[in-house]
Amino acid sequence: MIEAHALHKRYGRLLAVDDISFKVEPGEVLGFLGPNGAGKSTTMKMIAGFLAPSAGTARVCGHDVVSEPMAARRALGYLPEGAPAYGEMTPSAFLRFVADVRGLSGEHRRARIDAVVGRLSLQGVLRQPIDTLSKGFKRRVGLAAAILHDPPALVLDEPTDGLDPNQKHEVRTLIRELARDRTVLLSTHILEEVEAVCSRAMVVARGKVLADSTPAELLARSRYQGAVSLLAADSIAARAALDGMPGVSGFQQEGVEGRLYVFPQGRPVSPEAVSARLRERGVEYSGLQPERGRLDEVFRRITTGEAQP
Ligand SMILES: Nc1ncnc2c1ncn2[C@@H]1O[C@H](COP(=O)(O)OP(=O)(O)OP(=O)(O)O)[C@@H](O)[C@H]1O
Repeated sequence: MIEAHALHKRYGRLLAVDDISFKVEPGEVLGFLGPNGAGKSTTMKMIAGFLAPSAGTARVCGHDVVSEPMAARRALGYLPEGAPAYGEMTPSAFLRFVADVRGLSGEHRRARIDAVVGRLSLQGVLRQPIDTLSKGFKRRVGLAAAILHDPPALVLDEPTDGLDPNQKHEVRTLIRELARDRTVLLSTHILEEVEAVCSRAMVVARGKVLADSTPAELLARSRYQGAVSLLAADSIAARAALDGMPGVSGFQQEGVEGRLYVFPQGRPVSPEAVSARLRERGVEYSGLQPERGRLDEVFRRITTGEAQP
């Protein structure tokens, strides 16, 4: 379990983390979501014991990160932002070094190194200097180092940042696997990542928690959820046909193809009802589809303080 209670961090006059509290249970993946400078990395560094809180407490598996730092660090695997490693070392040497730092020895040390090399598919690059590896492999080496001592809790700072779509997919699959029997806190800017791997999302901005809910609950706050969109050659005619239809609150045309969004009033707009109405009025259309909501819009609204619907 990872717990933060009233965490604060001050850098001079800047309050970078302002009263953040949360609890992440085993099996949960909590996604820390927020714009640049929100205080995500600072919070993670305090949990990982790299920075002392200005006020408040953090615990990893029950161990206070300030008063029981060794026990807290033993229970935690930490992937810092950018997954820094010693670039001139090979993954093989780096993992042996981390194993020594973690106090692993003998057969257990060998078994753990073999286990993470296998799990992160590092066999092909073990003897290549880390500096010469692709970003994806560098990140895998960082993850291998983070899980080498088989910790029950993981803190991953932007684990997929800078990776190509295939590498992102691989790392997310791995995080989901790791999360089955662990507690995971990760930070990300990538909204699709929240849906792909997180069971819970916490939106932070200017050091404060602005939302804490499931990705589905966040999506439900989107004004696009329950809307219907379509392409009409004559969008003015389409709007005129749908104007005044029960359950429709408004329209918006977007994108290069000029897709028309029909927004709901209360219950979701029925695609069948829209389709029937357009046919009845002789308006041609294509690509009619229900909308599931947009996390980017919800994120923007929450973090910029725009009013909720
Ligand atoms: N060592 C430091 N000294 C002074 N200010 C700092 C220091 N580290 C971070 N900050 C400031 O604290 C604020 C929070 O930074 P932090 O790195 O925690 O944000 P973040 O949410 O992780 O951002 P990003 O998504 O860009 O990584 C920012 O305004 C940053 O400039």
